[in-house]
Amino acid sequence: MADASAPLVSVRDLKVHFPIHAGLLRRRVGAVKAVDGIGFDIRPGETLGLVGESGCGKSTAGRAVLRLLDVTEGSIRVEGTEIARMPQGELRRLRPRMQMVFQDPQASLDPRMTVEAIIREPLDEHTRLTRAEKRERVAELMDAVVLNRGFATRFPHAFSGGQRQRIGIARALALNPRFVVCDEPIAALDVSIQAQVVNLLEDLQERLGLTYLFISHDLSMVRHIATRVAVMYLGRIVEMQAREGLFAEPLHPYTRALLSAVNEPDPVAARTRRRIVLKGDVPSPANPPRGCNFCTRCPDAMPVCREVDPATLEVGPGRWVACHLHDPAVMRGQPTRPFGAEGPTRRASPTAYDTPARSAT
Ligand SMILES: Nc1ncnc2c1ncn2[C@@H]1O[C@H](COP(=O)(O)OP(=O)(O)OP(=O)(O)O)[C@@H](O)[C@H]1O
Repeated sequence: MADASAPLVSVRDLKVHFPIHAGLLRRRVGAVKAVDGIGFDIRPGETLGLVGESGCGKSTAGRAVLRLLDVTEGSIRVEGTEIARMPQGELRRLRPRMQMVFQDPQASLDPRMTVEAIIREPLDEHTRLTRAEKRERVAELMDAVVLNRGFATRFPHAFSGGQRQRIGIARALALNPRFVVCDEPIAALDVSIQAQVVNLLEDLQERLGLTYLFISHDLSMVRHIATRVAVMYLGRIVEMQAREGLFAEPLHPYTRALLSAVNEPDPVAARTRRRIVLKGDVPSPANPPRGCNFCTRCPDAMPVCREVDPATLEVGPGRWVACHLHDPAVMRGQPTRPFGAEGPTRRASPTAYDTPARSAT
């Protein structure tokens, strides 16, 4: 029998490096390390929020997990199947199980196709349903995303941004996927309708048992929707915790800086909140700093931070934060070691990696 608590998606040591070519012969002279060794699990029905500043590698990670991009290294298992190096022909068979909702509904919908044709496209490609069955399925999907069935013959330009995103969501759900990557699904929408689309995504998750990777730079939205949160900086995950732990007691200096810039709904907490302004710019992913890649901007950085082996900082099962300042062994000047069963020194959170699906509301 399938283990209900087994991860639906399991990513290990994932790297996506884009080659940089130069010169007359277009020789390879380096690489943009957009994703540089990340790992996480997502359990069925769970939402993992992936946050970080623009350019930190969130979209590249999301696309790579669905194999919309080729990966440089690492493992991606979806429902137990290794897909990291699977040929496109074989991947096609798995496409119905994993889908993506894109940031810009305007750009992701073909303006020459009617809503019905857009939502029907995956059914045409992957199923042998009859015309009537497809029409019925499209109508069901329009109901599911709360779009009037009567709009099926209209074109995308006739809709508002929020309605266009609903069309994109209906298309993503056409083949009954289990796993959906939502890449900044509300970033291009008016603030007034962002909450409606997020509520719709939550509602669909509950009704259809969906599992989400929810990519966003908006921490307040992630706080609302995610069960667990992974924070990315310069191609790496620097911290991953259950949502409550991350927002109540962020461990990594980068997470603390990001959270210090978010509006605090609790007025008492807001009064004591100290804004942390990070110095300098984000380094180039083509030339990341030596040691801990946050050390050039970290308010807590120490000389040892330049020496640490980045591989020993990798966040993954049993390790919550990629900062050796939490590791007493390093601070005593001893060799680094990953956190073991004892967890981080400041706060052991055994549920951080093992949160059961949707226990938190
Ligand atoms: N095809 C590509 N070729 C070269 N570099 C790329 C490519 N795609 C992305 N990058 C670079 O990889 C890094 C990560 O980009 P990515 O779009 O994944 O970040 P992001 O966190 O999603 O940012 P945003 O929210 O602005 O989209 C950036 O430096 C970007 O310029």
